[in-house]
Amino acid sequence: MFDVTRYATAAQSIIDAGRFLYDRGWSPATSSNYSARIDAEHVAITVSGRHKGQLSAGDIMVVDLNGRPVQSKCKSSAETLLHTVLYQIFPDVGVVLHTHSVKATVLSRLAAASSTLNFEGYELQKAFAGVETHEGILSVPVFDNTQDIPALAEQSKAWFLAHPEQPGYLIRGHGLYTWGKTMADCLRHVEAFEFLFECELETMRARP
Ligand SMILES: CSC[C@@H](O)[C@@H](O)C(=O)COP(=O)(O)O
Ligand SMILES: [Zn+2]
Repeated sequence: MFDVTRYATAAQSIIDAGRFLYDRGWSPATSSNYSARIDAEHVAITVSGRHKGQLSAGDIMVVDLNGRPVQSKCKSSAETLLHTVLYQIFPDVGVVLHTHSVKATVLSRLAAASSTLNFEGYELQKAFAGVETHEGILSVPVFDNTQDIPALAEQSKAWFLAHPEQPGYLIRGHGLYTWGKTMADCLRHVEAFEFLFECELETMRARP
């Protein structure tokens, strides 16, 4: 079983993140889903279909690392497996955030089929945990959108097992997944990705 105090802390961090991400326009309406690790076997995650800018305690539930509900009759996020697979493969991951911003959606639709977007030469790459120079390459795979979430979970698992240092991915026409050790780290990653996506779109506009 899980520690109730740790659950309450995780749930409150998700509620606060939802307000922030909704206010920035990155989680419109009932889009997006968020999770925070409680312990080695349990994760607090948003209930499916809830408005992410108006979350309260009843909109957060617990699942195990296989995505099965624990002590709840609610339906967890339709994309629960995209979260739990990351907690399974990366014991250090404490938070996963999925957002639906306009820029992530548009950039992912412009990317070529089966492509990876490479960001290099941006000072802001240093906002990602462990990155100390603009000279590295931040690689963001773009997976095709699908309603087959178990298949997408397997696809993302295989890619990130091969590229464990990369902090996120796009789903075409859909949105961003990113993660971090803490909520602060993960929110910083969302914000940094949004900046990089905007820079790429502006660069494309300037050089058609
Ligand atoms: C509003 S449609 C978006 C959903 O299909 C999905 O992509 C999403 O992000 C939210 O689903 P949810 O089941 O609430 O976690
Ligand atoms: Zn989504």
